[in-house]
Amino acid sequence: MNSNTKIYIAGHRGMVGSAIWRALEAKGYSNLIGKTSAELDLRSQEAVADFFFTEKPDVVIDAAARVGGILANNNYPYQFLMENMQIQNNLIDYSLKADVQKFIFLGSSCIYPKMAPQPLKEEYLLTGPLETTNEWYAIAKITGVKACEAIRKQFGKDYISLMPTNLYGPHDNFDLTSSHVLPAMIRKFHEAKQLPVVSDQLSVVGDKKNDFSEDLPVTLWGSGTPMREFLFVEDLADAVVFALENKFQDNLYNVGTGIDLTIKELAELIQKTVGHTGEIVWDSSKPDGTPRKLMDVSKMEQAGWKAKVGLVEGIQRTYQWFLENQESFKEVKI
Ligand SMILES: NC(=O)c1ccc[n+]([C@@H]2O[C@H](COP(=O)([O-])OP(=O)(O)OC[C@H]3O[C@@H](n4cnc5c(N)ncnc54)[C@H](OP(=O)(O)O)[C@@H]3O)[C@@H](O)[C@H]2O)c1
Ligand SMILES: C[C@@H]1O[C@H](OP(=O)(O)OP(=O)(O)OC[C@H]2O[C@@H](n3cnc4c(=O)[nH]c(N)nc43)[C@H](O)[C@@H]2O)[C@@H](O)[C@H](O)[C@@H]1O
Repeated sequence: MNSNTKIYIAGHRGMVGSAIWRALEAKGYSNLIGKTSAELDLRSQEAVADFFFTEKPDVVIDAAARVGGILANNNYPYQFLMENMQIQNNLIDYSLKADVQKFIFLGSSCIYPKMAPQPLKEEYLLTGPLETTNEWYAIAKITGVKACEAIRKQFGKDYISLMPTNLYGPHDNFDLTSSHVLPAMIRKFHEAKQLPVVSDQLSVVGDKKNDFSEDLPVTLWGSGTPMREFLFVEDLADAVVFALENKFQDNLYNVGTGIDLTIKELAELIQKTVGHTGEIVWDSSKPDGTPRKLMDVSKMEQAGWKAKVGLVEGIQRTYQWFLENQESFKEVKI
């Protein structure tokens, strides 16, 4: 691996792909390739074949997928199963056919059984039934993990799978129906804060209205009792670069912080960061999903990598990014 290694980052404009691109550039890699979905639809086997035989990358990092939160996964099972299998299978198969030396596949912690012991170890894969709200996406990701494992076994190629926990950070998806919980909470609490009110009835003292009313209530999904682990996306990008520059002994590695909290605790942390003062309403008609999916991150730690950015700092940096990009933040419509 050197600065001229030709690295194709599939999904290079996404939250994860763009973070990986920034991390690689910062480390001096100058031969990076990216294609938007309009330029190269990875669901098309013919287009992917043509791309690989033309570009012949040395390394492929797969950060392209149809991605969404619990509601999107639950409402669009076919797309989350089929499109993700098409994308990853084309990338993996044509990487093999074009003799790509290293392939890094990104899965998700939802590949593990719903009621597996916590924290989740890599060997728990396929030992029990999946969470129903995202089993479609999980089955697609599991086939990607197994395809890379088969290539390691049969062809001896350095194809590995990283299983990140829930990710968040700059360039996240802030669409309130398709996003994950953390960006959704940032936007909901921010938009519920009452703007300074200037009218003949009210005078504005500083930047706060002085009618002493609270901010608007915020409605969140489920019960607030499930637990989730959150990894700042720049930490994940750092883990991907680490995996690129090191030869791992195995095919599957969890990537996370090893720390989780309840959705209610997350809401209170984000409410405080955003400065919202008002009621939180829990909409029990929305699904809770997996009760917990804390990852055992000891395998990556033994390989030499550990997360650095804590949740409080990560949320502050994400909110700052949201404030600076309110005009252009991404809303991925499913
Ligand atoms: N976000 C999380 O919490 C999380 C957690 C664990 C794992 N992951 C994994 O991390 C990876 C990236 O996730 P993300 O959060 O960065 O998602 P994202 O922001 O939605 O980015 C997804 C990327 O995939 C590309 N893409 C989607 N369909 C495509 C198609 N048919 N052809 C070509 N490109 C296509 C998009 O390209 P365009 O922008 O050009 O349309 C986009 O850049 C995925 O593999 C996901 O499973 C994410
Ligand atoms: C990493 C991703 O994890 C995903 O599961 P998962 O963490 O439940 O996905 P999230 O959508 O992040 O939901 C996490 C928890 O937050 C609750 N929640 C509360 N308020 C909200 C809200 O306003 N928006 C959202 N989105 N959730 C909210 C939600 O009910 C669930 O219990 C999988 O569906 C994906 O496929 C992927 O694996």
